[in-house]
Amino acid sequence: MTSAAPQGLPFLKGHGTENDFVIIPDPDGALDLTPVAVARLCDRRAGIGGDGVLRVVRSAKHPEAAAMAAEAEWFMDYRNSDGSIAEMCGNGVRVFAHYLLRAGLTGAGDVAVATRAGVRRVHIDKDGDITVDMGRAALPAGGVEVAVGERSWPARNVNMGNPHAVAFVDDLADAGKLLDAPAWAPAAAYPDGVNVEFVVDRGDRHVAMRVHERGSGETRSCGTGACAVMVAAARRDGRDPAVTGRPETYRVDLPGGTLVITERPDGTVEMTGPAVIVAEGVIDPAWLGDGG
Ligand SMILES: N[C@@H](CCC[C@H](N)C(=O)O)C(=O)O
Repeated sequence: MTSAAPQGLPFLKGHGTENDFVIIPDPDGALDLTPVAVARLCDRRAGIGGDGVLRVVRSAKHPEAAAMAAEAEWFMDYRNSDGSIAEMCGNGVRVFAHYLLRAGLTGAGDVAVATRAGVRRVHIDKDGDITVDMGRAALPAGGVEVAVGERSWPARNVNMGNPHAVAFVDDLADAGKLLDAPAWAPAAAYPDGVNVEFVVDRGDRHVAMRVHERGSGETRSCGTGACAVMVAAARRDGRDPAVTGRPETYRVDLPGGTLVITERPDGTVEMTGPAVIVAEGVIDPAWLGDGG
């Protein structure tokens, strides 16, 4: 007896320090991936489950990426699990590069990936770790504050292509269960919402964090968040590579693993961490509905 080849929409499932993604290869940009379809894919009970979706599209085939096509053949169309769009995803870009290598769409070594925050250069090590040039952190002036329930903390506004508020706390448990998005003030600091990081010290150039992500809730890791935390911690510690001419490296522990973040004297921030692909299969287009 022979079984017919499965029909449907190909997908893979992967994670970077347990920030997990549904990967949808769509080289020609043929899919109309609606917010409802993204939320359905990311549903952990009724769907595949994930903190977000990484759609793999040829830059030339996507209106938001066509201008980057000469520099980066592939565009990471990142979506949060609630279906919203984000500019950038640090763990996602490592998993995306890992997928390109596995699919034979790039060779080992260096690959450029187009994102809504611009082109990111990625290096895939022989040992499997992936290093990404995450660009420069922007540190908008003016204090911000974040709050969970009755508690509030001063925070540092850091933009890594996407918005972050970094709060240093006494204990990671102080942020509670983080079932809802933390409040922030002033409202105008983050007109499109914000990712909020809670940080404690673990040692010299060593911190640990939790994150509540815009559009995804509390996740086990956030790459852009870890970069924002590193820069906020370095400035708090009186370290600025642009002033000293020396790079600074911090270890950032997250619930799902560890990322190593370096800020260089030219201001660029480099993130190193793992990327894993755990499964591959096909989605029933009838189940996905109008997103497939
Ligand atoms: N988990 C990501 C960040 C994903 C986007 C974020 N939720 C946003 O809306 O900005 C990372 O690893 O950076």
